Amino acid sequence: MSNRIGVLVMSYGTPQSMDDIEAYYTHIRRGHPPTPELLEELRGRYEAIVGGVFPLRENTDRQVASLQDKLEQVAPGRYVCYQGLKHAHPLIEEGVQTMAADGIKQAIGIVLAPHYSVMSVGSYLKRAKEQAAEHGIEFTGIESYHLHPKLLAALTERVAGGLQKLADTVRAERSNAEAVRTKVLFSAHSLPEKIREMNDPYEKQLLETSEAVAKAAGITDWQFTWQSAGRTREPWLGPDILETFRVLREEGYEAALVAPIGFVSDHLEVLYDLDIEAKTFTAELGMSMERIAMLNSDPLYMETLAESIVAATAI
Ligand SMILES: CC1=C(CCC(=O)O)c2cc3nc(cc4[nH]c(cc5[nH]c(cc1n2)c(C)c5CCC(=O)O)c(CCC(=O)O)c4C)C(CCC(=O)O)=C3C
Ligand SMILES: [Fe+2]
Repeated sequence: MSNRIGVLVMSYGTPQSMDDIEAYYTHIRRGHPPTPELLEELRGRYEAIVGGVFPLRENTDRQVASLQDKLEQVAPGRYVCYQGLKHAHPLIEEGVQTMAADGIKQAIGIVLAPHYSVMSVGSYLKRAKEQAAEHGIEFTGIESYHLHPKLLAALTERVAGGLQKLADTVRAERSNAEAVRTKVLFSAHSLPEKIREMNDPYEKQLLETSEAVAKAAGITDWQFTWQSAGRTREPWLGPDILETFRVLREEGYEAALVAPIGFVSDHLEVLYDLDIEAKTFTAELGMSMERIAMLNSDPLYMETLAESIVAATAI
């Protein structure tokens, strides 16, 4: 029996190795193996971004370790962190089992994604809650922290830094640097359109974060767009970021800063979908493009998580 509070830190998960991609993809597809074409396509994207360890694995490991350090500073000896991944080991259920084996009786769950959707955070929390119940662990889940002042401060800092980087790029790439029209694009992972019928808060929360960061950074010319839609036949939320770039170019924009606020780590959707795919696309359109640095283990992000946990477990 332990008096410490277990903190289940949840993230999407990424393959352990190139050989593990098929099993990982099969898990995402709820047990249905991908076609050889889909598998090759995903393998190709990982090959373009992975040099040794898969970046999301390294980043999640570091985030969990940094959060543990932060919690030790705030409340020494009170919390102990466990990792639980949606589609890779240690799975969410395995994280809860380890807690149970350590004698944890009370746990709090938090997801390394600031915005709630029943299809994202909701499904992480559901799995954690069910497993905790099986082990007699009292479990509370944190649904979102998309307007936490420290999260907003960390993102605002990054948008300011990103605009400077973009200005350097524009000066290097174009002779009319002073006259270039620039758009700030906030983005997040698309979801199937059917979430709209479920009254899901995902879109509203993403717009709230975008608006708050734009305001704090003093940006008036911005918009929100989706990215990384799934490869299924059902309709996904749009417009997709590539379509948005095309329209912006038609409207006379020559530069864009992408702020993928729905993600917190360097991983596939950022390192491939934005840095390779979107970058190639904007270059072909003749637009200058940069993206903000991801939060990863940023101290303000770690404080956001720690403060959300402390508030949710106040005595
Ligand atoms: C909302 C959301 C987030 C953000 C919130 C959160 O973080 O939870 C997110 C993050 C991520 N998604 C990731 C990877 C993938 N997601 C896929 C597929 C899907 N994502 C979905 C949703 C989301 N995904 C959905 C509805 C599907 C369709 C299948 C299904 O209904 O579940 C596929 C299959 C192939 C493809 O479609 O591309 C892959 C490989 C990685 C890891 C990257 C890495 O390894 O570096 C991360 C962080
Ligand atoms: Fe995904």
